[in-house]
Amino acid sequence: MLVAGALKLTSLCPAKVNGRFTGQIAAKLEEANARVKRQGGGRRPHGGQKPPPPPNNNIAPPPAPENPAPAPPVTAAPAPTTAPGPVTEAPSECATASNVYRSADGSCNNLDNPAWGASLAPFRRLLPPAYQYVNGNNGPLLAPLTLSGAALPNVRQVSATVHTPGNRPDRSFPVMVMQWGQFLDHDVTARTPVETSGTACCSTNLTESGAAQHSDVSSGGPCFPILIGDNDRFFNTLDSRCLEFVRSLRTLPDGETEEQQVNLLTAYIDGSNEYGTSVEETNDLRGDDGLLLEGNEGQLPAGDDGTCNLSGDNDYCLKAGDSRPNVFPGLGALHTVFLRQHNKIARALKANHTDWNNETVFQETRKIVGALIQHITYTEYLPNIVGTAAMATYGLNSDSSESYDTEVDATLANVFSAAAFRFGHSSIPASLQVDGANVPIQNVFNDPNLVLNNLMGVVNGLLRAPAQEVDRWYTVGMTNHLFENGSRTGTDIVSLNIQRGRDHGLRPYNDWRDFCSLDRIEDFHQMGPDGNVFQRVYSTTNDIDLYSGALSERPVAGGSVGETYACLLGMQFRDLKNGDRFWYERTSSEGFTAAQLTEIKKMSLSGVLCDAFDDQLQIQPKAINLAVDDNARVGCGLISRMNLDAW
Ligand code: HEM
Ligand SMILES: [Ca+2]
Repeated sequence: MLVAGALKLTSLCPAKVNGRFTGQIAAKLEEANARVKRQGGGRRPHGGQKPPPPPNNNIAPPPAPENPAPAPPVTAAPAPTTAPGPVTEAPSECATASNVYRSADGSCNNLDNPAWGASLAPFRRLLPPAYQYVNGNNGPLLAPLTLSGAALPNVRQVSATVHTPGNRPDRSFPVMVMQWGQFLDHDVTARTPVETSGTACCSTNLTESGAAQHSDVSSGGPCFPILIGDNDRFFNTLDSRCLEFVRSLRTLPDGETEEQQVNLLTAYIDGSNEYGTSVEETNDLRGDDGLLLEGNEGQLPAGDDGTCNLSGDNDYCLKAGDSRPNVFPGLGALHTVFLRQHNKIARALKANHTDWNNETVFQETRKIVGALIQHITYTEYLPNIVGTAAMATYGLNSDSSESYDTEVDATLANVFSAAAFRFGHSSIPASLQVDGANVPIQNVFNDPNLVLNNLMGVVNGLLRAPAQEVDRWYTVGMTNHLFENGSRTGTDIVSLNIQRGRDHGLRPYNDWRDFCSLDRIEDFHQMGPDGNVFQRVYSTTNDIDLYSGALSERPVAGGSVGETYACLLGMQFRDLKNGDRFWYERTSSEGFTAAQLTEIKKMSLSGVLCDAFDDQLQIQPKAINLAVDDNARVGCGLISRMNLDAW
């Protein structure tokens, strides 16, 4: 069913909502969408006052002094981030909130602030946005904040100059590290674009020369397409010289003066990618006896997200709790593996407790699966991403004491979704290894064929082939051929990411370094050998887009990302832990008994994978690391598992 005709996804956004949202969610989205349209795409800041006169070209004011930078990322933990402003919904809503199970949409996790981290909550701002107020609208950031005149460099030009093709296989991590990142990402964040009434943004034959911006940019409309220069080495033959881009939906949170983009998902790491983010969605995925519905045996059920392309006669499009399981086979594979984990646990619990009804079996299982995703994320994934120092600084290591703090708002930060957690796009390899063959990634986007027909081949490839290093180099599969369906019909993930940052008004790289108490980059040479390529596109270091600048930093010790992303990711994962009333290590009634927690901690991603394939794998114990040295592959018999008799 279409969402009351109000939200229609166009082009390439993976967060398809057609046919997905009903009831309250649809109504809220419709309201936000209608408001953006009514206001010509944006609402003035500061309670409807006209924005302050433009210091140069209508630019948003610099960070307000009341937003102090946190302490340095690796020396002292910044204070927990608490959301300003009033409580958005009456706490009485939470009168019946469970202290055993999470709600479907994440509401009432925080009993004082029920909307924190819930589906459809606006993202949080760690720094004020830098919109460009074109005609009073929250226009995207177009010009430097520090200089008058010149526009920011075209994002495709930044992509083609800075994020050139490169093949730098990682020496520590298999593709699984990338795949876990995307799976986790789809548990915590998805934005939605503004409706465009079905008209493609690139239909007006735009070129980069002259006053080249789509007319929506000054009128505050949804289109903000990416223009392609004549000298582009790949897309220069396109008629319209333009890549589709629709701005994200914005809403004005109660009591605030700046519009924010909206997160469709529950911020909490709660398995919403398996279970959906509303009761309706969850019910749609459920079967009898606490089970999740399967399509073919042991496979995800069928559902059309509107983007999937079928290549096999008996194939069907996959459905999961998040709308994007078809995007990449490795992702569909992890969704399937966790579907199997759910059903395996549910069957075991039902066998042990024949008196439990469907609801109890389902919720107990969901609770365990959410805990497994948290456990794998914090013990196996994050240390390899943010490094040992940030793990300690932000309190991300396993805890024996209670870390829950009702003052901590787990709602995702805008900068996390629109830039920082997109670092993973750099680790995507040029091809997916399946049964020894290398399949170019552009051949498998949006096609569930491999998931449905060779799940084990996909998983073995994720475990064995190296990921790419997180750095400024990209595979052309992502920068020229993303979602390609015919010659030169694809798009560029880097251009999308940088343009998205500007769409959301994210401040430039140096402001975020400041925020993280890191030195500003005053001179391109401070960026080491990479400084040259940045200098070719940016006139000053203060203009550098966060996405690009932070990606090219040297990785922190033991991690994959540089110091700026280690700070921004560390802070978010701290809040996702300390602000989650259902954090799996809690000793209160929201958590598990000591015996149950001991069992959960015996599990690992390799354990979940072994379960999914009836122990028919040769697998390294640490599935997110390559099988080298003390992590050599073993039979599943040697991989520890939990014992559900503790329930
Ligand atoms: C083959 C793998 C992947 C593909 C094809 C893919 C594709 C995309 C696309 C097309 C977008 C939307 C861009 C936009 O219009 O703003 C996106 C967003 C995003 N991606 Fe990926 N991605 C992949 C893997 C990853 C990985 C490994 C991570 C993290 C480790 C990641 C994190 C994100 C995040 C955080 C967003 C923003 C989500 C939102 O809030 O809407 N992605 N991705
Ligand atoms: Ca979630």
